[in-house]
Amino acid sequence: MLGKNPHQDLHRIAQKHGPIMYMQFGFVPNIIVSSPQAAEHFLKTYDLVFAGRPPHQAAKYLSWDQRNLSFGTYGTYWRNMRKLCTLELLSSLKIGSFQPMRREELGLLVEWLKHAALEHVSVDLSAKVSSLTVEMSCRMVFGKKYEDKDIDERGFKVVIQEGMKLVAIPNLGDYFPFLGVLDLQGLTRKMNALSKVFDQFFEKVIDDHVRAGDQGPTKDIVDIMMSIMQSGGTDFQFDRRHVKAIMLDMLAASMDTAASSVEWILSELLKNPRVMKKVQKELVEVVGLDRMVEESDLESLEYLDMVVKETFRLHPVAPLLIPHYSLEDCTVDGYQIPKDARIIINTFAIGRDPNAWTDHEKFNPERFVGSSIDLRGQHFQLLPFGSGRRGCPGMQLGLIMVRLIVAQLVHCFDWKLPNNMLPSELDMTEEFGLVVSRAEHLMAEQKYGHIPDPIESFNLVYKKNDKHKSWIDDASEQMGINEFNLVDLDTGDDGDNVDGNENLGDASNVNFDFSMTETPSFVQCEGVGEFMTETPAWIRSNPC
Ligand code: HEM
Repeated sequence: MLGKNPHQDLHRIAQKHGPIMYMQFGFVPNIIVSSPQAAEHFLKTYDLVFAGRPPHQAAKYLSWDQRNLSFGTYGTYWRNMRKLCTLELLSSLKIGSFQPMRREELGLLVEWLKHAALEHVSVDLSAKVSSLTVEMSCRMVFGKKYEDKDIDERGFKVVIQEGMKLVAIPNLGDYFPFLGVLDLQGLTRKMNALSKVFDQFFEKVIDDHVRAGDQGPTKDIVDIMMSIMQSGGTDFQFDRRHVKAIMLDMLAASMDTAASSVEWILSELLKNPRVMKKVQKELVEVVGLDRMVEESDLESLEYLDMVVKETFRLHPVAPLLIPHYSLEDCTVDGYQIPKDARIIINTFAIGRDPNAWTDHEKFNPERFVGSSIDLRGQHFQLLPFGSGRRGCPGMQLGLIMVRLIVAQLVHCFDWKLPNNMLPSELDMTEEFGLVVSRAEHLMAEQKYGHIPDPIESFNLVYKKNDKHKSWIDDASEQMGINEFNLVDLDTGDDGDNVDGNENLGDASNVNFDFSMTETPSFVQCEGVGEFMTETPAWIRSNPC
């Protein structure tokens, strides 16, 4: 019943069986929640009842026996840890203190991309963005960059992603506890091996911090946790195991979620050049062209904000959140929910609920114009960070990282798909894990420093037959032209061009010099220096 992408399968099943479904997997009752109204019941009205996390094998092996925040069972320990993380590690002040580091790391990527642009090679954007978020997260958590080989020969990204997959894969041992010891899927063996990798590396990081002592005013997350541990000032036990569990929480939660979010936003921008141009136009207006984007600009980038929301609506990177767990029996909307049930909130389905969203399959950031819908957990039709007691405590940091990276990459470079690929050909297949990323890496070609003026409206004087209409529609979409007015002059060959081209630049309602062959193998809009081929497989922008 559930294949490689359970969030999509559950969405399909919910369309038939409704927004609150009961599914028994082995001995474990599962409640699948698939509409905004139902999500509000579980995450707001009865938030306290459903604030638990289910016990599961992965939590045991990969979170030092649920000592972290993400998988911690609801209770005094979790509440204290959550307070500590929110106040000490993820406060606005703390996040602000890492701002110069984020700027520096982003600057390094921009420099690298500038050089790559000169060589006209395609860039593996997925890999570059992922490395960037690894660097940012490592410096924030550990205070310095470690090399990939310091954790394992496979490197940070692969190791963290393996952990995310092991946590998300349905484990028979969780549903049939007596099968757990047999480890029929080999998951316990893998989790055991992985937990040793993490443990050894984090021990090394703690030792490095102990050796280095107090290094000055900017404290990384390990520094803060070490001083809490050494002060003995907590009401609860806090030793090296807790420090390691939180370290993994912070690292995994920040690098993979942010990288996948950026990957999906850039994918949608490449699929929708009109939107890309509008984002660039906003950046030119707010930031100008002679400096980098600063974090202080982000609040003024309203259209970018809409693009981020729209991408999260269609591609929530944690589509099933982290499973919640019922702490007691409860009746929700007439359904009896038993104690100890897993609660799966399907935000992928919620973002596609036709009762909540018109044209729900369409990527349309403009749907947020004049709308109060936000993504911070108050509006249950858009829940990329969850909501309530278990909602993401790193949301502010996550949003800064995501918006800053996207804004900077789109501000400095003009991007297009490689090898004349059409936007409609871009593969958007998902790869499931606790964090859903692209199955195929996102490849793109970039040009530095050219941000073409977006064209709001364009009068095309056109004299050929209707067959070309859809081709022109496609082309205008690719060029980011909002409105293409077709004016059929049918003037015949006026002999402007000996090679059969009609030069219509002198027609009164033409905005740009324009010529078209008799059978339009290409259209050249000289005014904007852009070219379209008959199958508009590529757009080549000349520097303005
Ligand atoms: C774009 C970036 C991010 C996204 C989309 C995201 C999304 C989420 C989601 C959906 C949850 C589960 C909520 C639930 O189960 O109800 C979550 C939990 C969590 N996130 Fe984030 N997150 C992001 C960034 C971060 C960052 C930067 C950090 C910290 C450095 C962080 C730390 C956590 C933690 C610790 C939890 C578990 C909270 C708990 O169980 O009490 N996240 N996040």
